Amino acid sequence: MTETIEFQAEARQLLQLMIHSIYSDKDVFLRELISNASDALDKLRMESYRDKDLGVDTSDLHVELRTDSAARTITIADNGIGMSRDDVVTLIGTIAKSGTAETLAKLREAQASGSEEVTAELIGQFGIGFYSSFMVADRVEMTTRRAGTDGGVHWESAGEGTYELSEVADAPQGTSITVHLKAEDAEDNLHDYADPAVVKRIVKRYSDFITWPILLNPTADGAVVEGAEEEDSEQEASNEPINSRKALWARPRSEVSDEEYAEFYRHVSHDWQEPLETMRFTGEGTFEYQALLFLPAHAPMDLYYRDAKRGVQLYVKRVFVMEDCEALVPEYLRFVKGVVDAQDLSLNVSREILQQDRQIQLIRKRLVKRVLQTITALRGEDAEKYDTFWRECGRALKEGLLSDQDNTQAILEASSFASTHDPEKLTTLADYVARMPEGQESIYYVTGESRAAVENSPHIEAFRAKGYEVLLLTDQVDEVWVGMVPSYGAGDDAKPFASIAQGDVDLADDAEKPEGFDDLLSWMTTTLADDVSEVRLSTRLTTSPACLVGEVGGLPPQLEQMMRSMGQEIPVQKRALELNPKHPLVENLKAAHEARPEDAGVAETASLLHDMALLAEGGELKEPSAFVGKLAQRLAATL
Ligand SMILES: Nc1ncnc2c1ncn2[C@@H]1O[C@H](COP(=O)(O)OP(=O)(O)OP(=O)(O)O)[C@@H](O)[C@H]1O
Repeated sequence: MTETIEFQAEARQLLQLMIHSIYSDKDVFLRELISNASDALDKLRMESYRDKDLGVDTSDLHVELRTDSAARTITIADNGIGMSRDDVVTLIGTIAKSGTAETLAKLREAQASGSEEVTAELIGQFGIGFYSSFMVADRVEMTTRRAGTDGGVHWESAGEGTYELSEVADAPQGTSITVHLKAEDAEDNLHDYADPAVVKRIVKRYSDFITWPILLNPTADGAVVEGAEEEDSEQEASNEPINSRKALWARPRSEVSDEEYAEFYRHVSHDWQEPLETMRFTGEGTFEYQALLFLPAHAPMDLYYRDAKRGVQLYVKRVFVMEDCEALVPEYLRFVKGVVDAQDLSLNVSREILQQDRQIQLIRKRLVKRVLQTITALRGEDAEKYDTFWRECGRALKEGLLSDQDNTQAILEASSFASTHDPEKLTTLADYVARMPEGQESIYYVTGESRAAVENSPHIEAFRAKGYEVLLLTDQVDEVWVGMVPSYGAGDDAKPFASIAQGDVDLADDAEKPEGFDDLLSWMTTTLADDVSEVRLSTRLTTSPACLVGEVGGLPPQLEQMMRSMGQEIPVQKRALELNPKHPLVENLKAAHEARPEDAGVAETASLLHDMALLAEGGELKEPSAFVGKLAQRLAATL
């Protein structure tokens, strides 16, 4: 029986984009299908280790490519894990990736405006796998059987909204995908993928490092196949793999080209672009291991989603053990992609055991150090690359300030911050400290929603006037880490972080305090008791009349709001209202209060002063209409 099933809406849109793709490098469809086949073989081997009853033969795992120039097809077959009917429906018929809708919308826009560069970049970030076959096909067929089960499924689609599913009684284990090729079109970079020479060239270029044998048009008896390249004697025995199968991380560094690293990166990351930076290191002695890691050139699509994957795969003696190995990489470095190959682990080690394993813990420590060093070094070696990294992944890195106490200083060192020193360029903390004038003891910062909002916050005025630089922290994660990290630097050189919107600061040059305000302050403290903890004089204001100041270590208002919106019960945090004694409004308020202590209009002005301070820092009024009412009243009184 054949069923016709609709693709999920996102999947349908993506397929349309593939069919009409202006992505110029069509060859990559083969890389994607081989990559999937290789993953399927990895998975089968692991599953057969874990489940001794699976009862599958794993002695001859490989990928087979079969070309048929008469029928104009290429078939990519593996005898790996395969898929059940339900797997096919969910894995192939839908896309369940975080961020899909956003990326699709951008893709459609780019494609509509004919912007090839943007399209390529977005497709690259998306890492479209199986669907890329529709760049070169007018129809794709797939037969698959899940290892250890009977009965397979046949899937077929022209990519136009629906696909057909039917049962197959005698499907071989694994997956076989037959791509019915569109006509060759050299202008569109659509090559003849039914030509073995073309296929061999592509495999060499993109999939050489795949550890499983890739066979091209093999025969049951290993005889010479027509169509295989005659001049290449190695190829005459067609059952010889066409890939060299060498693990890059086991080859001497000097022998691996950048292009090979880039291809391997694409395989492990599902990214289509080049990595930003490649890292290799090894551990010798009792715990022998090799690591080959990459920094991406753009944030993985799911980087800021809850279910983001970590990108490091664990191998044991060249054998793939697991992807997304959380024991090896802390969450905040989830953008790092690559492979760690350890020598002395059991192949069927579980995720739980890995968390406890001393060798893994040591590798993880080393990996974190190495990644942080690489990022820090990048800034000096290639500022543009560093900036790209920081723009794409910096927010994730800063999450480490919340969770990785051992590396706090190294993370701060690798980070960059906006500051009042430069309207655009970010600064390092080391540079900030080097610029600190005599007398400045702390690293000052302000947190808020955007640069524009915090730059204009009243709190900043006197710091500017005094020539004290202020860090402008506008990422959500900033609100949290500043509450947890007390200082930057080590030992006697450590400089504490201090919020310009919290605590008492004394920026007055002449310690002489303005006098005669006591009455006003205690009266206002009582009048505004519902909203503020106290009213006091300020030295941090030069042009604004007033500002609100939290307690040191208190929750910043933005964070308070964020936690409330997530449903957390937070007790109301009252802040102090600081007044600028030199401001005419404050001076006049003092005089008015002295002259007419009972006047309701004076109390209204006092309350307006509080509301204005809240507005000036970008805060939200509890009752905007009450504010407008009071304001209208006061304005009317002046006319
Ligand atoms: N040859 C295969 N054997 C078994 N399962 C496969 C095979 N090809 C694809 N799949 C399954 O279908 C899923 C979707 O494949 P697809 O190529 O669309 O995306 P992907 O490889 O998971 O991710 P990406 O889009 O990042 O490349 C795979 O994750 C895998 O579970």
